[in-house]
Amino acid sequence: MALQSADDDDLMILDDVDDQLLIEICQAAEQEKSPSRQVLHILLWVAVSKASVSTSLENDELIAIDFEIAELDSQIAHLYKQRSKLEQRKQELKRTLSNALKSSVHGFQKDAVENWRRTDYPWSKKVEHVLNTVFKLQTFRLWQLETINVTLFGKDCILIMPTGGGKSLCFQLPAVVSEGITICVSPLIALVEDQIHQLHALDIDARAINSSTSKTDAAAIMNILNNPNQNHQMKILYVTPEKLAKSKTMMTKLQKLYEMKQFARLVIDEVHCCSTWGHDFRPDFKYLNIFKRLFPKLPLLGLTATATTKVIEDVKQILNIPHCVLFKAPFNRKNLYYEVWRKDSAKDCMEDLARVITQRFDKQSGIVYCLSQKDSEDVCGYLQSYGIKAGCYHASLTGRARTQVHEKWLKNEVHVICATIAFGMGIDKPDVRFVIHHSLSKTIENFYQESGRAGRDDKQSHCLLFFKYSDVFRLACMALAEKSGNGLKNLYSIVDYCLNETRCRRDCIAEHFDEVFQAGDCHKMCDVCSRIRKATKKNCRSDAQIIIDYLKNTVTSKNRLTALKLFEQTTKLVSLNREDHQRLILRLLLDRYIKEDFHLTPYNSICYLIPGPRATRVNDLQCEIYLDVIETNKIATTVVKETTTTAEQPRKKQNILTVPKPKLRWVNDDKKVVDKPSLKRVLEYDDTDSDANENVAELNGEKAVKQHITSVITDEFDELDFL
Ligand SMILES: Nc1ncnc2c1ncn2[C@@H]1O[C@H](COP(=O)(O)OP(=O)(O)OP(=O)(O)O)[C@@H](O)[C@H]1O
Repeated sequence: MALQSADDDDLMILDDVDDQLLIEICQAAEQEKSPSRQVLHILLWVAVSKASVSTSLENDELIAIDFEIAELDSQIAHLYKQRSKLEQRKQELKRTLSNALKSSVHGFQKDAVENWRRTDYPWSKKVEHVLNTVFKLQTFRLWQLETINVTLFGKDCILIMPTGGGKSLCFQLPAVVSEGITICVSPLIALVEDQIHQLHALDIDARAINSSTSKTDAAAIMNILNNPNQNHQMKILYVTPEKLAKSKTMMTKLQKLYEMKQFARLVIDEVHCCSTWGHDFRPDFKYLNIFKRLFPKLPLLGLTATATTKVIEDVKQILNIPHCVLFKAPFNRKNLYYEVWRKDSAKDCMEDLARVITQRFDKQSGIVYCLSQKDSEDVCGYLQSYGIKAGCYHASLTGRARTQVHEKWLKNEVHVICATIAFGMGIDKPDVRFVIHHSLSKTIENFYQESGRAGRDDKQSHCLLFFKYSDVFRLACMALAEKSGNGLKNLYSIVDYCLNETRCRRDCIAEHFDEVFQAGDCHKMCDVCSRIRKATKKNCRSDAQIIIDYLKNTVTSKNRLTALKLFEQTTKLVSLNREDHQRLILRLLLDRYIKEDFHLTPYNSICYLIPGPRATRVNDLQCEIYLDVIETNKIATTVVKETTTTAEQPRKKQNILTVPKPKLRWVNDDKKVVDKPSLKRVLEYDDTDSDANENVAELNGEKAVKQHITSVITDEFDELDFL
């Protein structure tokens, strides 16, 4: 570019004006006291042209970046598509592998299995005799004989059998048949007491050593362990993992027992607790890894009701039993009807709960599992106000109160037990017609185990889960402090199970346990399979974008959003109904478009929501975010026949509404009238009234945050029962 000077006698070429030239011009201007018009002109021109050059450079760069971002976005979209294809393929492969595994059990291992089924072992006659005369049973159930033979043979074994399948017999019978003492590691004192009680009734000498054992009893047990060859009858000694982990004396005694060939076998109940991948990892179980090293010839027998393939592989490695024999009973309980009811508020849930019990399960035996002790008391009170014979059970009640309510329930004087998870292990009532989860379980394993307490008599029974948005965040705060570090992952698996409306519930459970299940085999025994109007998958990308944009624009370091606030504040912006709106937020959370932002203080922990790592993806029109949607909530209410399964019934509002309003009579088990404020509290109980409550796990004391959370979990879940 050329510039004519003001005097028309000087021509400057400015195309290549660079900083150096500019400096020189400035210096020239400085030397002249009053710079000539020409110099000033040039300076001005250079400045303007420099500025415009630099602006256009930035503009260019901005455009280039935009292009680059767009390109990256499309690459990311492509990668996500590829990822979802791979996910699909992964599922297919998992199924194929699982099928192969199944056929290997029934093919390659078939001979081995047949072998373990034999009844001509040296011990077989005695086994049969003890079964009939001591245990007063006629035949073995699936995998019982095989497990007994394996352990009597001296091999290591893991048995996975659904709750109520009959695992106890698999070690109690060999304990009676074998010489020496069987040590059974069990984390649950209440269950151990129950088993000892039952064994004493069968005239089998079983004892326990744990924190509640008296000094005299402990001394007597130690004496037997000191002199194992002396005449004694003790066949089974129950110990807690902590006892083994912490007591050197105990280990020395076991060493002696082993050397004298009086250590019959080590049984590990709830063996999945060894693995951090399990739903219930307990650090003291890890200590059990030394047993195989210290006592290489000692047969190990691990028992569990629920464990995925990954957990079992981990357990084998931890316990040093890579070649153990594995028996796995099918997870499927054909007589159980699984269903999920979506609930908006706790109040709603209470009402429907009372109504469904009076309408469907009048005077029948059942369990309502609640998240906290307070919830179990509230629910119990509410049911009682409906005239339902309900009792409450949780770890803070006295042992006497618990036994009382349990016994009344066994005698059908109390129909419904409203309980925390403290109630369950060792519960052996055959005619439990329903198990209702008033709140979400922590994991699919827990849900499966708890709901599995229904229908032990093989008659049709119901497993109903109330799914509430707020429960997810209540549990998320607790899951955060799980020792295994897998708490949130496990929680989200069950949330996924609840969000599902298009796939057979059994199929979902089967996949979780790495089993293959043909949905047709469900025989309409879940709400999804029996639903007349099927749910469809709806792409909710635009609503997802609205929610995520709202989060992006609203969340700052000072302004945070809880899940409830996000829901409330976006209600008018999205096109979905309340339930689906909440479910979409959860879907986005599970798929990491949104993520949690936990804030821990010494007194509480709050789960806020913020955009997740995949948040920008919703801007891509190609992005697909699917939600299972049922078109109307009033589905098929008029079509369901009395004989059909009950999947549609929760939505029979008109039916439910015909039930009379609850009488406001409120008595607890001791016939004590509960104070009015608490009655009022329960009647007004609604999880929309405080978003803090929704997410806050109340803590006490001033210890470190983690410890506090752990203590909350201990309180909330009554893990005190686990010793
Ligand atoms: N072979 C059998 N024949 C008949 N009844 C049996 C047999 N084996 C076990 N049972 C009964 O089945 C019931 C459940 O057994 P058990 O308590 O051992 O189950 P479990 O698998 O340990 O369940 P959980 O996981 O809930 O503890 C008991 O009442 C037991 O007496």
